[in-house]
Amino acid sequence: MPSQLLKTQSYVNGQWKDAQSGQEYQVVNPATGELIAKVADCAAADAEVAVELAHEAFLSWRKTTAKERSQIMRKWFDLIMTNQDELAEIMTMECGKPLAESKGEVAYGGSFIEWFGEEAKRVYGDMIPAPAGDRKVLVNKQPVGVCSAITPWNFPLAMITRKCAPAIAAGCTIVIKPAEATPLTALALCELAEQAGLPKGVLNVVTASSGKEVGEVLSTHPLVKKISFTGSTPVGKILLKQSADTVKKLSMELGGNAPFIVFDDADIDAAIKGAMASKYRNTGQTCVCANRFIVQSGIHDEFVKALAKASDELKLGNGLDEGITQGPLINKAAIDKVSGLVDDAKKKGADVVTGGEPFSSKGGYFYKPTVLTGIKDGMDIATEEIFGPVCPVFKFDKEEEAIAIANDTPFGLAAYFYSQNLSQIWRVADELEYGMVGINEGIISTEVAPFGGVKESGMGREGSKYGIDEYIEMKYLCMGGLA
Ligand SMILES: NC(=O)C1=CN([C@@H]2O[C@H](COP(=O)(O)OP(=O)(O)OC[C@H]3O[C@@H](n4cnc5c(N)ncnc54)[C@H](OP(=O)(O)O)[C@@H]3O)[C@@H](O)[C@H]2O)C=CC1
Ligand SMILES: O=C(O)CCCC(=O)O
Repeated sequence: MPSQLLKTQSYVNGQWKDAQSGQEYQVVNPATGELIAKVADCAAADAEVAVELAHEAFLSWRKTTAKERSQIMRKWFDLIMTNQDELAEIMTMECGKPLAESKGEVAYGGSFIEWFGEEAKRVYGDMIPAPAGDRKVLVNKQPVGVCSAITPWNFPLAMITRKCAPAIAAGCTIVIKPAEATPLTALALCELAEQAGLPKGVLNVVTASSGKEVGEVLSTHPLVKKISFTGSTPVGKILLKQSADTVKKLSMELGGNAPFIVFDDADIDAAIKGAMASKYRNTGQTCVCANRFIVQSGIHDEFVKALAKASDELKLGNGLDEGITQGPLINKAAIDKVSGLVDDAKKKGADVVTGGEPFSSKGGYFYKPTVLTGIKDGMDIATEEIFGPVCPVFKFDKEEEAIAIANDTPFGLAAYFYSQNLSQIWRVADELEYGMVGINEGIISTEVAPFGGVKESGMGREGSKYGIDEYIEMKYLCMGGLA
């Protein structure tokens, strides 16, 4: 186990702290079931202290110049990239993704710090033509204050930096509760922030074995002005309700149910490449993973055959081992959920083209890459977010049918389609009720583009030139009597 970055206490106000209760909880490797570390198991009182200290830090951090913040963030990004291998190893051990994917996530996560460090210098105000000659009308931009973030285990670094980088760049301070399963990457990030010179109290991480108690403080405390969450829609709805009494600003990046439509005239090799990348990234455990394959009848059989062949070529195992392309699912509950969805589909008439069952491995939570055909309404897998390596395939004849199936969900995060017909491309792109659409492309995530969903997939956008606005308040100044 790498040691320099391995921290097990919470990081609050620049100090490594045990939980006030002295409690710890265990972090295990999902590929082996082995204990990796014991970390501070914080509760409400720890979170309250963190928020208060983040508020104290805010009073001076908000007065720093954009250039000062930017320079620290640049150093932080550089340190992340210098420590890419060590961070990736920690990440793979706690969340299971193959080492190459973890290295990719370190670079992806780091890119938000680089990007928003640069964007800090471009938070321009505005001068508006006044409605009367004796007035000046201006817009000033100010940081919102103390922010909180609650993040998931599937991207233990990038989901944190996508929130804390714009917050810190804007002049806010932040208290983060990482997922129970993946606190170590979050804490390693704090160590590097400290090395980069980030002042105490600007970035705080409170670790806990249960989101509920700490989450309640982070979504109700009056000093917290903004909460940003990535995770399941049910928890997002709890946080929306809890934050209502103090009217916080909100960013919610919730569940998805991404359609992946393949039209008859698609380039099939490109569609398979995109399908594999989208579906099997992090073993199907992303909110933007293709969740439903919707394939036109003329190309259906050829697509299914090629998808099953490519799925069979994946190599399952411990993400630290050479050549592994599919890691484990995060825990036993995830295996049970995926097995339940596949078994329900089988019972209701779906055909298993490949996979269809867990992969037995000592101590690890593995599921075989699976392709199912004959998916119909009434099967749970037709409507639920799978979060696992399963490709359910629907067949359709007409374009309108594909769009109706794709939009028939309360979710609206990412959608994908493959077509070489330009008119069809514009038509379908317009009709899909999603915040992000991949057209002949299966991987759409980048720090330069606005990431986020519509409908019950959430609100707000992360990354891009728009992402920093979520951490800024506009103040309108009306200056009169100037004649
Ligand atoms: N949109 C996305 O990217 C994600 C979607 N999901 C979806 O959610 C399903 C369940 O995954 P799961 O990890 O349980 O997702 P959750 O939404 O439960 O967890 C996400 C984060 O929320 C915290 N949390 C949980 N309950 C509360 C609460 N009552 N108040 C405040 N914070 C809370 C968790 O803490 P803790 O870990 O300590 O419980 C974690 O930090 C997945 O199968 C998938 O479908 C999951 C993760 C990411
Ligand atoms: O699954 C998530 O929680 C976010 C998707 C990761 C990304 O592509 O940015």
